[in-house]
Amino acid sequence: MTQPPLLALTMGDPCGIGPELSAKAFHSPRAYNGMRPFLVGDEEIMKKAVEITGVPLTVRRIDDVTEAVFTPGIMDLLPVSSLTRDEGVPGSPTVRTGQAMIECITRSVDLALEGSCDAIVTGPIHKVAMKLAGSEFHGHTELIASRTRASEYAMMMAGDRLKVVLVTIHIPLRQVIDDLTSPVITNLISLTARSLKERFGIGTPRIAVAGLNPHAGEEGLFGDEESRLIVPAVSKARALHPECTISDPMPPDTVFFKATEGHFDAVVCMYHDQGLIPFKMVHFHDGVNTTLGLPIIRTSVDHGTAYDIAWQNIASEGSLLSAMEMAALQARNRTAR
Ligand SMILES: NC(=O)C1=CN([C@@H]2O[C@H](COP(=O)(O)OP(=O)(O)OC[C@H]3O[C@@H](n4cnc5c(N)ncnc54)[C@H](O)[C@@H]3O)[C@@H](O)[C@H]2O)C=CC1
Ligand SMILES: NCC(=O)COP(=O)(O)O
Repeated sequence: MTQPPLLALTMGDPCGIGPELSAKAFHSPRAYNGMRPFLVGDEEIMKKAVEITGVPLTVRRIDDVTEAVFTPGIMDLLPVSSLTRDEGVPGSPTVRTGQAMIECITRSVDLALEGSCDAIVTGPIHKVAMKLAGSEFHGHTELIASRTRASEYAMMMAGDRLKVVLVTIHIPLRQVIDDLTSPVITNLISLTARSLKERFGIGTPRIAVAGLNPHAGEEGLFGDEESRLIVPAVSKARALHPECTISDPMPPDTVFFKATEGHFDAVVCMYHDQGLIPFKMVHFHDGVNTTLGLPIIRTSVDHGTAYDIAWQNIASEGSLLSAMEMAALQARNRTAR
């Protein structure tokens, strides 16, 4: 790769903090340090976001990525919708704002698939707004996996100190145990191993696998999912990846602490909040959500739309900047292979 990676950022839900975070991120000196970002979004919404943040930024409309100038002080914007500046009311999504945010995602995915950008970085969207706009998908992960025809994919939340990968994602807690099977866990560990090598440049990954039950079942006293499902899954994953260190199911109350101390490169978690609670305790302001297993590179903020503080210019752009930097890193690692 001779040029810095080309990143398509999506503005996110116009009723949330995405537009103002994009404006602040484009203004940051980090934005053009080793990457070339442009925004896929709505022109009027982004002009309003620049106004309310007060950043000295010109929104420059482009009709094709080749027209982007990637210059500090300028936000190259590929428009995909025609909202008015009165739309995007904090916390009040409409069919039109929902459709606009979905169009940003599908357009940027298509650009990545056709090779017009190296990675996409998605701004936060609200799942109720997705539904309101008629989408069959809960969030980015499922929508992007479908559009890229990825058969095996996973949500990783990544930071310098802790990376967690989720076996199950957005399902009711009572469904988790039904969905956990040995093959599903093996595949997830295997995808984690491959991704740590290919996307993060870790040659010999050390993967911790969290148990499901208190104390990882305590030899069957508190549940048998560890011995019945997770131990056999770990054995198969070890056979597939002899280059990796893969732990037995570990007590969930201590595995994250050990990972933050540097003993593991990633923790495989059985359900959403098992991984996201410790992750956000450590990385709320600089954590990144990235989807493993896609044919394209996709990162995102680790937080949501924050409707409660949207359009007030108080939200932190730290996670978005980290997501941009991690997208660029993954793009460089992929090219280096
Ligand atoms: N990457 C994405 O698109 C993500 C989307 N979501 C979705 O976002 C919607 C809202 O989710 P919530 O559970 O309310 O979580 P949230 O992250 O939007 O908000 C939780 C709390 O954190 C605060 N917060 C969030 N981001 C912040 C920032 N950058 N700076 C300062 N404070 C911040 C909010 O003000 C709120 O008090 C849901 O539909 C959820 O599924 C959630 C996580 C990631
Ligand atoms: N908990 C993370 C989250 O909800 C983000 O989902 P997605 O939009 O990245 O699929």
